[in-house]
Amino acid sequence: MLVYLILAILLFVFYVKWQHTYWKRHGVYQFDTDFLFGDTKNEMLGKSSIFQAVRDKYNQLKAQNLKYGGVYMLLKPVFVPVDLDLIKRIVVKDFSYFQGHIDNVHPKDNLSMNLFGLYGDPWKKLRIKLTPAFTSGKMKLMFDTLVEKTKGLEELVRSHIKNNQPLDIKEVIARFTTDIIVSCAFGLESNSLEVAETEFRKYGRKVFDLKAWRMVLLNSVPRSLLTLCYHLGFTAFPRDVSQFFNKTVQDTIRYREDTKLYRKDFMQLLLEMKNKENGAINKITDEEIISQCFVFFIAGYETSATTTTFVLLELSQNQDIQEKLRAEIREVLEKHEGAITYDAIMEMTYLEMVINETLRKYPPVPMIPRFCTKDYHVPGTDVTIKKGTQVHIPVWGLQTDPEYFPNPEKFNPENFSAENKSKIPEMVFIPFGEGPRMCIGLRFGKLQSKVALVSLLRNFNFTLSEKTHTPIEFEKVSFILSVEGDVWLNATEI
Ligand code: HEM
Repeated sequence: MLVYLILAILLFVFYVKWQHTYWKRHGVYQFDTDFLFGDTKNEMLGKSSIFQAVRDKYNQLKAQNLKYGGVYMLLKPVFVPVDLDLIKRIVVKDFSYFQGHIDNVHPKDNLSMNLFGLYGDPWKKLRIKLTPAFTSGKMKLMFDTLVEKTKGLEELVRSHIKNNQPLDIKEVIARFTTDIIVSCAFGLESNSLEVAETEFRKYGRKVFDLKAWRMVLLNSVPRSLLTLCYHLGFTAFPRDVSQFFNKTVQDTIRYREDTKLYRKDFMQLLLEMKNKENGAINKITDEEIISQCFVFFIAGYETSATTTTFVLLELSQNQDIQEKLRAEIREVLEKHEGAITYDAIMEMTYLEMVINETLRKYPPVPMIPRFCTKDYHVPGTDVTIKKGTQVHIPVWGLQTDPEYFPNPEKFNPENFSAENKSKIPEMVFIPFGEGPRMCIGLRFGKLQSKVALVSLLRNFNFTLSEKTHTPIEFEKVSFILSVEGDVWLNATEI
């Protein structure tokens, strides 16, 4: 018995060591690995952020003048491109070889079958159906809802000022974007700005309160093992989260159909697609509506909230930039009789620069996953990226590379002045991705942040509270880049 056990252990050790030579065997540079953990020991143990690991690897590859390299998430080989031309090939020119984000969707878990998770034909068909819901015309249609929510946002800030308390701005903004996304995607009122602990806040937080084991399972185990897990009842998100979103959307569909209620929101657009005649190219099913509402929620509220939080954090520490932005906001609003309108927001060029600089320094999606759907020969090399291989586009590394931004840690909106922006090489600034899979919610995401900032900065001045832990650290286990812990700011009415 003991002999078999020793043999099994030896075999396992041999397999792990052999698997960690995958990139070497395929002619791709790799780093020294830790047994079992590969390149992500600290990340898997929850000691450091996986995003930081990919950024570090980008820097190390770049320092050696390499165009790409290979890393391991546990035993899973991940290809990391550094060269801008190669990145452009992967996400744009040779997109047909890299159609997926990540290979972890499964029909047994309907929430996973969303636009972000699907690939190949099902993704293409769905993307065509959903694109019309995100045009600038549709954004204008929903704009009033965004502005309506600023009243609650301002009231919440005022209540803190009245009580002489600093604000946890991360939480305040998350409540604002939750109210917006719930109203626009689900056609419901979540009232998160008025009531601190609503169902949507509770489950929204739960989606992002990712446990390390779930992250490992979704990102690091082979597809065959993951499929087995789905058959054994595993779901990408906690079961109660899945039940909540399924029931909420189903109830909403039924209510809207029974009452024939019309609202200017994504749900209305989805219901109109559902009611297309059979065989219509953009007809959509109830199941598809549920998974898409879910992805709009998770992709839409936290990304914008984290962006707005980082803007306010930086402005609190850079009063000159805050003043300059406030001056622009006031000047433009004055021309529009004090009203926050879509056109007024579009006129605010400095606001756009501040948001871009924030997305550069703190990209909410610091590495974009791409998954090889067909063997790909890397041009000019003997290397083939095999079908099924995970690729990580190192967004954060690119956007903080001193070659492209000479003083990358300095918060400098001038990086995005008309003159400087035109000098940024293609594929360097890609917070929303690029190519056919580029973020579908780009306009909506930016709009949410802009409306929040205009409403806040025209009324209040923000400074950093001593309660905020500085220098800030980033969440270790998370889908997106966000500050670890609370972000406390002092607000004063002006
Ligand atoms: C600041 C805000 C946001 C950022 C930084 C962001 C970033 C991203 C990135 C990097 C991707 C992957 C792109 C690629 O693979 O090339 C993505 C995809 C996606 N985003 Fe966003 N996003 C934001 C807001 C939103 C909003 C508001 C929504 C919806 C209401 C949304 C919905 C989606 C969806 C559905 C996808 C998958 C698209 C596809 O695979 O076809 N995002 N986003």
